[in-house]
Amino acid sequence: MISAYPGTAVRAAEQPLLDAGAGPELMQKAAYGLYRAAAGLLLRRRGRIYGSKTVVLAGAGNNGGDALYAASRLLARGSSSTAVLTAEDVHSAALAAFRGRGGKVLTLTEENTGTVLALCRSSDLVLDGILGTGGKGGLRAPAAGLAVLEPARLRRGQAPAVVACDLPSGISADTGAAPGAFLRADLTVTFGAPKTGLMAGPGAEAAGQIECVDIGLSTHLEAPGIQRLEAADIAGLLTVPAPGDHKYSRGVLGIAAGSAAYPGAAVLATGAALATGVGMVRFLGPEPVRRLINLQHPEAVCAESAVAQTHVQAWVAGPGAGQDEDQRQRAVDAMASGLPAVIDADAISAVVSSLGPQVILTPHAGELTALLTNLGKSTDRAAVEADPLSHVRRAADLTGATVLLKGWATLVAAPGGPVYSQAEATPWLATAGSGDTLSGILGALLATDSAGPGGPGHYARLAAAAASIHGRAGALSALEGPVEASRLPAAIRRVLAGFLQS
Ligand SMILES: NC(=O)C1=CN([C@@H]2O[C@H](COP(=O)(O)OP(=O)(O)OC[C@H]3O[C@@H](n4cnc5c(N)ncnc54)[C@H](O)[C@@H]3O)[C@@H](O)[C@H]2O)[C@@H](O)CC1
Ligand SMILES: Nc1ncnc2c1ncn2[C@@H]1O[C@H](COP(=O)(O)OP(=O)(O)O)[C@@H](O)[C@H]1O
Ligand SMILES: [K+]
Repeated sequence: MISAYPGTAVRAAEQPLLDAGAGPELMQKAAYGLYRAAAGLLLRRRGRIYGSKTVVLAGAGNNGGDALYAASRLLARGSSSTAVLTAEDVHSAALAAFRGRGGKVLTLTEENTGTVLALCRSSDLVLDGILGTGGKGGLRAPAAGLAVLEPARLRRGQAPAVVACDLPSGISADTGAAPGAFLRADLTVTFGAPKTGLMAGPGAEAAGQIECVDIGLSTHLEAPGIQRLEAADIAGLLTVPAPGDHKYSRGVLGIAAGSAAYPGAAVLATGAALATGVGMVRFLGPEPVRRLINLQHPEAVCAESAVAQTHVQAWVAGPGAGQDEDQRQRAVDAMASGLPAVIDADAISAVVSSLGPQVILTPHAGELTALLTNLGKSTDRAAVEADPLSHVRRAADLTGATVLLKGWATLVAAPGGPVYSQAEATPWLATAGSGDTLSGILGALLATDSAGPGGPGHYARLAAAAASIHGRAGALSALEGPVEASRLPAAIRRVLAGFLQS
């Protein structure tokens, strides 16, 4: 499990060490870690550091100091380096060290921004040391003009590797929100502990890979802002059938999905649930959809009954339900059943407050916007996308349900409890029907869950595990070309086989 902390918490943890005079030592540890990571990247990209070209973007604070010291070490290994100062007062000792190793220095202005961008683009490496945890708001002019710089991962062809020092400049270290212009990186080397802002919203997209350098703060940190499940955590959440099991004891999942208008969603959710592994799927829906399910998934048991007449351990309701009134009623009944229930897509509009954490809502940003607005907290999609962490937390607290907000980094918030972020996905997963397969995976995990509610956050952990399995399946599928939702179940099986063998 990776734990991320708000920038303010990390700063508070640093304070006793700073008061004890350890500031310069901490900075050297941070700079050394940044140098190691940047050197590793240069070696992977071009085989050697000697002869490489580096640009350091250095702002007024300690973040600029870290970056300048790291660049000094690269100068010592034969890299040629230019420091671009984005503020008048940069860390004087670090700048002197950089100059002492032969680094060139220029000051960024609005007039020379084009020249600086060209210099960055023709270099091998850009170190972003403009703003760290002391940043307030987005990048201001003239540094805002550098936000168009694309890191190598987002540009085909020649582009510099961009390494962010502690966090991408312009991103809120507490929330991942981007109040204004910000820089994107290929790699973020973060100090002491990952910041919450690296795992949510624009911050998660901007950070690229995350590497954490231990500078000795861990004993001073409490209460993570966000957690991320790793492979071992997910493997530990999966229930494997035991020799004495039968199909009912393994877990039966009820799926109320699809409508005459959208039958495919039901097929996708069912296929993903079966691939994740359940004792049985009981499928409820209108006749044309049942016929399709019978053809595609003959193992599913189909009926047109009501939720109360259907004996299952968990529900999925909503994918492709459209305006079908019976499906809407099933979603309402599933939410009221007390059983774990995934409420997706069209069924989210039936959500009321006072649900329990066993109800898991799975909106995308547009659906979350509508949900919050329906609950009297009017907002718009742009606001949700700019700061998804605050919005997902608010939705969980308002409804009492667990809320999974889909996106590049999928966030899961338990009401009043922990937040998880999973970012294993690929943008190729942004394709119609992909969300339906996520519902199926999560439904199967809930139906087969043998651990039961293990305290606050149990359902959020299962939802985070589902998001991770889904993301990994998408990434695996994308190795063979653009992702088609109907091919995800095969990839889900391969991902799970990997977890179960490990
Ligand atoms: N404090 C410590 O013990 C350590 C700090 N470290 C580094 O220090 C960083 C924090 O340093 P600071 O507190 O100096 O903060 P920053 O380096 O983030 O810079 C804050 C400075 O930037 C200015 N500023 C803030 N927002 C701005 C904006 N939007 N546009 C332009 N200027 C803006 C402020 O006036 C202030 O001068 C961390 O992110 C990390 O990189 C590391 O060296 C590890 C140890
Ligand atoms: N840019 C992205 N990068 C990675 N994954 C994404 C991105 N955009 C969307 N996804 C994922 O794709 C899925 C899309 O779900 P959703 O919007 O509900 O689609 P649908 O309703 O068509 O099935 C979600 O799991 C989401 O996390
Ligand atoms: K930075």
